[in-house]
Amino acid sequence: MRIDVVTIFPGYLAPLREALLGRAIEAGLVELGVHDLRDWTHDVHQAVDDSPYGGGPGMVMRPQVWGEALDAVLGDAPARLVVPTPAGRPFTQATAQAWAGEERLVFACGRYEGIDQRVVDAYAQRMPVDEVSIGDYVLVGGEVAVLVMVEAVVRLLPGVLGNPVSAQEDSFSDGLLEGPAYTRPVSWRGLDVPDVLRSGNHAAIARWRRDRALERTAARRPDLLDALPDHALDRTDRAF
Ligand SMILES: COc1cc(COC(=O)c2cn[nH]c2)cc(-c2cccnc2)c1
Repeated sequence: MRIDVVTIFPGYLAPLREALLGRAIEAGLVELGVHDLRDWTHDVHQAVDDSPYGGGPGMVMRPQVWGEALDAVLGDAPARLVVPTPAGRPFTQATAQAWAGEERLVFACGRYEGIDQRVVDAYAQRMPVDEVSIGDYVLVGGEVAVLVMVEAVVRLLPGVLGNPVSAQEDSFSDGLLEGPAYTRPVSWRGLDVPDVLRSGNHAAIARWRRDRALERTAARRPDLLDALPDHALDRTDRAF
């Protein structure tokens, strides 16, 4: 997979070259290109924004600069263009799974009040363009959202995670939140590991873990429970 990111703060994307993702890049599992939007400005001030038509607070990013940058970065190779924005469709594990199959992702990091809508509209005429949100809050720019999405996608690529099974058994893969996890010591600050986890009774352990996951999901994310298909919950599950 090739990933390109266009931003006015290339340094914000440096963490992508650290740790697990950095190793995936070194191993050639992922190619990463980070591009400074200002390289495509031609004025002495390197202006990337301008006042919004119709008035209102803040500034809007100029279409011409984005158009020259994206044309240069995209070239002729097909890609999916992703624009992180509070106004986007929710980015979920399903989105990450879907994008993990893409040959190429190009991320456009918006700042100010956003990017002139014609940039999305123009590129949507010739490629898939996704305006996506990583959550219901407003960031100053899309760079942090790109870090989140790239990590969620790249960890799913074959060869990136040490034990690939965990990508399948991810949180949300059965539609529930992960329950609590424990490791040694068996007693810590007066708190003990639940006996069932040390019982060796794998059926009981699986039941206990599912009960904890259902309990936590009902308490923290009832919306996920409501979204579960009927067949996903058996009779015992319905107690929650
Ligand atoms: C491309 O347009 C953008 C992008 C971003 C950065 O992304 C997020 O904030 C985000 C992404 N998922 N969740 C939040 C911020 C704005 C913005 C809008 C209004 C006021 N201030 C800033 C516009």
